[in-house]
Amino acid sequence: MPKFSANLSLLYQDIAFLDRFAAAAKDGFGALEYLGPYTEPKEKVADALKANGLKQALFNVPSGDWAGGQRGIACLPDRIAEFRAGISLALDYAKALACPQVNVISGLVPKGSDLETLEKVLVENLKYAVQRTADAGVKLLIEPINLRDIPGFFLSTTNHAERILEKVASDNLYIQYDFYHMQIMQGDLIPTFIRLKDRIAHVQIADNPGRNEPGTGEINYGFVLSELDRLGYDGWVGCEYKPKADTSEGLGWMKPYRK
Ligand SMILES: O=C(O)[C@H](O)C(=O)CO
Ligand SMILES: [Mg+2]
Repeated sequence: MPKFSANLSLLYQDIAFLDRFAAAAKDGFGALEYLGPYTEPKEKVADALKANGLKQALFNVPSGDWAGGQRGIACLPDRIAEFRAGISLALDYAKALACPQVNVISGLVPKGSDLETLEKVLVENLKYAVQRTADAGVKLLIEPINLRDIPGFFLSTTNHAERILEKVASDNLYIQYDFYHMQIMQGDLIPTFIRLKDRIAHVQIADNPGRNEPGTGEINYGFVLSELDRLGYDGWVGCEYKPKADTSEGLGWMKPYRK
């Protein structure tokens, strides 16, 4: 049976961040994930998790000025010090929240930049980060993201992610496999999952087009979720979609998976 994690950066947007914890628990989620917990003191977030009987499934390492349009800094040559300082902050929160994994958002390709240089920066940053996270017992993840939603994103395919994994050469670096992004970029969702299964530490779901609830588009999530079970995936399934209307009312798709 899949275990679902509520992505609070897209679900329950009509209520305050910390109030989303109780709403997710009430709706049957067992864990939470989001872009970052950094606007709240870690103790407060830890208390809110505990009070609602929730686990922390994942969050991103600091990824630049998100509201200002930045989409990660890990490949940017002029942000290396900031990226590395962000790993310390992410690990502080991971420890306080007992979070077993953190995700790195690679960044946008700056106009006119040399892709090989960006790749080198990303690989060196990941080599640094993966050692720090391994020492702390936390997995490090990278996520390919589709180029329609984020034009110019540096890491957009699983082939590229595999190449980065090979270059970093650490058994603590994994892929975050977002079915929505990969449907847009590649299709062939389950065969790719099977091929990369041992290197995938977290999956996320949303339907296409629209990035709405499973069942609203072209992805057969009945099949996808039963395959995850059959293949022995025992991680969280991150519900990272934009609810068509009210989050709780739109959870009908989850009923067959609730005990
Ligand atoms: O948008 C996504 O798919 C991510 O998982 C994320 O954390 C930010 O882009
Ligand atoms: Mg995602």
